[in-house]
Amino acid sequence: MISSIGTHFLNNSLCGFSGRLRQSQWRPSVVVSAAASSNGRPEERNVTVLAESSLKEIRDAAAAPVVAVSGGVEDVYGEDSATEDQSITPWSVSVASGYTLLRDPHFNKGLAFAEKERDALYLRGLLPPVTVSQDLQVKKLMHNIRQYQVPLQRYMAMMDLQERNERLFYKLLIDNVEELLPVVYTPTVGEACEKYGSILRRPQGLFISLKEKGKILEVLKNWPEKKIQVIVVTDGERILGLGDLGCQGMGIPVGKLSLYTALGGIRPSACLPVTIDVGTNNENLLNDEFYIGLRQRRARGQEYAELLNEFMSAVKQKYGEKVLIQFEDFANHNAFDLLAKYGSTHLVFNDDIQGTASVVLAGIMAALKLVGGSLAEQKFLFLGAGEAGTGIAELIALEMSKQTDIPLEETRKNIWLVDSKGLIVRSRFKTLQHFKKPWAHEHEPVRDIVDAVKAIRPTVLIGSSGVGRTFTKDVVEAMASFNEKPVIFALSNPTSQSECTAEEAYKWSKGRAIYASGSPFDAVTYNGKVYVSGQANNAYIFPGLGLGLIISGAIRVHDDMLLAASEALAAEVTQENLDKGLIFPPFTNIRKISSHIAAKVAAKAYELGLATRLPQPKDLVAYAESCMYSPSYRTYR
Ligand SMILES: NC(=O)C1=CN([C@@H]2O[C@H](COP(=O)(O)OP(=O)(O)OC[C@H]3O[C@@H](n4cnc5c(N)ncnc54)[C@H](OP(=O)(O)O)[C@@H]3O)[C@@H](O)[C@H]2O)C=CC1
Ligand SMILES: CC(=O)C(=O)O
Ligand SMILES: [Mg+2]
Repeated sequence: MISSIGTHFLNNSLCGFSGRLRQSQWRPSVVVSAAASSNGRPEERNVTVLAESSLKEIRDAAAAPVVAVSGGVEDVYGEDSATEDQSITPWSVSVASGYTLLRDPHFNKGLAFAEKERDALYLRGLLPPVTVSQDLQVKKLMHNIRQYQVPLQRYMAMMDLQERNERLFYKLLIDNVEELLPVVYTPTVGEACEKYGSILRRPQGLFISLKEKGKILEVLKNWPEKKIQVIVVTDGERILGLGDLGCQGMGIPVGKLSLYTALGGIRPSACLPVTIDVGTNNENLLNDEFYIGLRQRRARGQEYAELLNEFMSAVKQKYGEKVLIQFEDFANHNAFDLLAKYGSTHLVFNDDIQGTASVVLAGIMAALKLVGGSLAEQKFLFLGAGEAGTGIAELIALEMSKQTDIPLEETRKNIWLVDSKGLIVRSRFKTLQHFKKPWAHEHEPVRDIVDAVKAIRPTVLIGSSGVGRTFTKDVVEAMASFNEKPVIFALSNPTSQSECTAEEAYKWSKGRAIYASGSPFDAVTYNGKVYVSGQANNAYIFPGLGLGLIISGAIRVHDDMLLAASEALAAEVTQENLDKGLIFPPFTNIRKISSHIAAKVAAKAYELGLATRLPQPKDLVAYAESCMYSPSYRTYR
C-alpha cells in the first residue's frame, strides 16, 4: 500500500531505474513513499522524481553497460554505480507520516486529522485526543490573532501559520480577507520588511545575490518545487513608499504570492518568491548588524544587467516559456528598462506600472458613474510621475484613444503630471527621464501641487508620489472648489505615505470627495453620514490577471489584457457599492472577481493569438473557477 501523501509524486516517477549515472547528472526532486510491509509498519522505499530535462540523460545512461564497483544490486541512488573516489549523495528517505507529517506545512492538519488518519498515519499519541474541523481551527485562530494589538505580531502569527499549516493559512486568509489583507499585505508588510532581519524565523522564498552569479540555474534547482507558474521578483530598491530596503524586500514577493493563491487561486506550490540582492544604498541597513543582505552598495550598470539577464535566462530554461514573472518594487530607473527588455522574450508583467494602471482605470470607470461624463471629458493631474503615475497615465490615454478614435498623442494632453521638481512641462523636456517625456505639455512652469491643481483644474487627482500628507487641506479644498464631486486617489503605500487620509478627503471636501487609497482606511463618519472608501490597490488585478494568463497558456502580456482586466473589475462594482461612495467592490468577493478578470484576460489572449492552451474552453469563467486552488483539507488514506 502506498501512502496517499506520496501518490501524487508517483505519477511521474521513474521507479526501479537502474543504470550508471554520474551523481552530478541527476537530482531527485522528491524522495517520498511509505509502503506497508507484512507487519503493517511503513517500510521505507525510495521513489525518485526526476526533472523532465534529466530523463533523457537518465535513459541514455541506463542504456549504457553497468559497472557496479561495490557489488550488490544496482540501485536508484546511483551509489552502487559510483566509483570509490566519486562522492555520493546521502539520500534521506522521508515518510510523510507521524511526527514528520505534523511538521510538513503542505500536509499538516493539526488537530483536524481524523481518527482513521491518526491510525493510518502513525499519529496516535502525537496529538491530543480531540478532533476538530477546519472551520473551528479558523475560528480559534481568528480569536487568537485578534488578541494581538500590534499589527506586526499579527503578521508574525500569520507567517508562523503559513510555515506550520499551509491550507489553514489560506483558509483563514480567504475566509477573513478584509480583516487579514492589511496584515499580510499593505500596510503591515511594509513594517515587516523594515524589520525583516529581526523578525525572520525561517527564510521564505529564494534569495539570489551577486554571490550566486554564474550559478543561478543551480540555485533555482535548490527550490523544492519544480512546476512553477508565477514568480514575483524584487530587487528591493523601492519597497512600497519606504525606499531601498535591500534584501529585506523579500516580504513583498512573499506577500504578493500569498495573494496570488488566496485571491487568485494559484496553487501555493506553483508560486516562487525571489529577491535579487545586488546590495543596498540604505545606510541604516548597511550599518545594521542584523541586516540579512549583502553588505555593499548597489551594483549598477553592466554588473546589474548581467545578473538580471542570467536570472531571466535561467528561469526560462528551468520553468519554460509560460512562467509568469512579475517585477515588483524595482526602482523606476530599472523597472521600465526591464519591462521593455524582457517584454518581447518572456511572459513578464510589472505590477507597479501595469497592475496599478489597470486597477486605477477600473476605479475611474466606476467613479464616472457617480460623476457623470465620459473618460475623455475628464482632466487628470498626478502627484508623482514614476512607475505608478506614468503607467496609469498611459493606460488612461490608451483607453480614451480607443473610446474616441482620437490619436494617443492627443488624448495624453488631458493628463498632467507633477514630479519632485514641479509640473512636467515642455521647457523641461531635455532633462526628463524617458518615461516622463510624453507628458511634457506646453505650460508655464508650476512648482507646487496646490498651484498645479489651480492651474490645471483637474476632475481627477491621483497621488503616486510615495510621500505622505502631500494632499493638504489647500489641495483638497481647491479640488472641491471647482468639482461637485472631486475624485481623489491617494495611492501611496503604506498608510504613512498616503497623500491624504480618508477622513481628510471627506472633511476637507465637505463630504463630496470620491476617494480611494492604496492602503485601507476605516469608514469615516462626517456630519452624521458614514463614508466607506475603496482600496485602489493592484491586489485587485494581479491575481486574476495571472490566473487568466495561466489558464490560457499565454506567452506574452498585452496592454489590451490590462484594459480587459479593468473592464472586468469595474463591472463588479454594484449600484449598492456606488451608493456608499465605493468605486471598488469589497474584497470579500475577490475570488469571484478574480475569476471574471481571469476569464476576460484569457479571452483577450485567445483573441490576440497569444494563448497556447487549445482549444479555448467554452465557458472561461467556469473554467477559471474550476482551476482555482481550494484550501480545504484533503482526506488522507
Ligand atoms: N496603490 C497601489 O496599488 C500602488 C501604489 N504604489 C505606491 O505609489 C508610490 C510611488 O510608486 P512608484 O511610482 O513606483 O515610485 P517612483 O519612485 O517610480 O515614482 C515616484 C514619483 O514621485 C515623485 N515625487 C517624489 N517626491 C515627491 C514630492 N515631494 N512631490 C512631488 N513628487 C514627488 C518622484 O519625482 P522625481 O521623478 O522627480 O524623483 C517620482 O516621479 C509608492 O508609495 C507606492 O507604494 C505603487 C504601485 C501600486
Ligand atoms: C501596492 C504596490 O504594489 C506598491 O505599493 O508598490
Ligand atoms: Mg509594488
